[in-house]
Amino acid sequence: MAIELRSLTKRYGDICAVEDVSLTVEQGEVFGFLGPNGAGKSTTINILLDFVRPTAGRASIFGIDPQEDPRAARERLGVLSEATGFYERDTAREHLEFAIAMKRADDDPQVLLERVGIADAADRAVGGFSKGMRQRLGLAIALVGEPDLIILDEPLGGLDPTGAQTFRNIIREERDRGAAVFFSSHIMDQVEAICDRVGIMNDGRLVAVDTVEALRTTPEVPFELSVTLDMIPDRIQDDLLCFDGVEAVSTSDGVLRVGCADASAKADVITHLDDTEAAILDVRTGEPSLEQVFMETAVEVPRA
Ligand SMILES: Nc1ncnc2c1ncn2[C@@H]1O[C@H](COP(=O)(O)OP(=O)(O)OP(=O)(O)O)[C@@H](O)[C@H]1O
Repeated sequence: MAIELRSLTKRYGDICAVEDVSLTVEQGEVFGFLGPNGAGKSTTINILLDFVRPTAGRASIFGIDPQEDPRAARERLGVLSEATGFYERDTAREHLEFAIAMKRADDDPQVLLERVGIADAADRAVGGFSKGMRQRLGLAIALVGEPDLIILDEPLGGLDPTGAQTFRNIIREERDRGAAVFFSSHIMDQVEAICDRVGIMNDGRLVAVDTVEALRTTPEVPFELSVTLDMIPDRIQDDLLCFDGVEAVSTSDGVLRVGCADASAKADVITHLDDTEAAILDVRTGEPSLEQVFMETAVEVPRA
């Protein structure tokens, strides 16, 4: 197991930044750690990095408690975090050479810089780097020594679309090499494409953990059914609104749009339409985005 969190809790005075979070991330898995600002993502990551000590519970990396043996934990890890600091006068290459020496690794700095797309700036001082270039250098540093676990705190922030694509490709390559990747984000649509599983944090609590696919099909998440008919039957809107799980009905240009609260409502709607005088020409289901799942989960879960 790459990461194990057991009933992890961190309080700052009255604020519970992380509340009773339990979670495992397996070797070779890409895990997206999602949630709005202030949800507790960075605090959880900082506990894994031993920058912050938990109030209760336990965190471990490959069975190592970072509090007990931070050095052993660090040896297995590559990290890009808010706390990744740079020496403004040193070049990108010098930063990498230092990171490689610290890890006693044998990477070629040039290869890493090429991978993250800043080889052209290898010999420039980091003081003149943009936010995106710093992110790229931070990722290159995180990749040093082929770590078994890569932890990335908001890696996609500050990147242009090409940069985000480069990061996603690298995350996939690292997973294919067998590494686990744990990364936080509050930008849902950047996460959907690359995660094996996601965990959603809200207000310090882990409110959902599953595959993106499974979260999309959670019964609570509303989705829209679009049915094209050769005619719109009389009173169909009122009829459908009587069904359990049907939340909204609208029509335009021969297409009936039905907002369903769950999957079973979908079958009821189709069966009913089939019994009317109208002929069904086409049926489409709008899959809920992870953003919708996130909003629903974040809004609906009551506070303990
Ligand atoms: N050192 C600290 N002292 C007091 N409160 C803190 C401290 N660090 C974090 N918090 C509080 O803990 C909560 C969780 O913060 P955290 O930074 O972990 O959230 P986050 O999900 O990473 O948010 P963001 O996406 O904005 O980085 C917030 O209410 C924050 O104000």
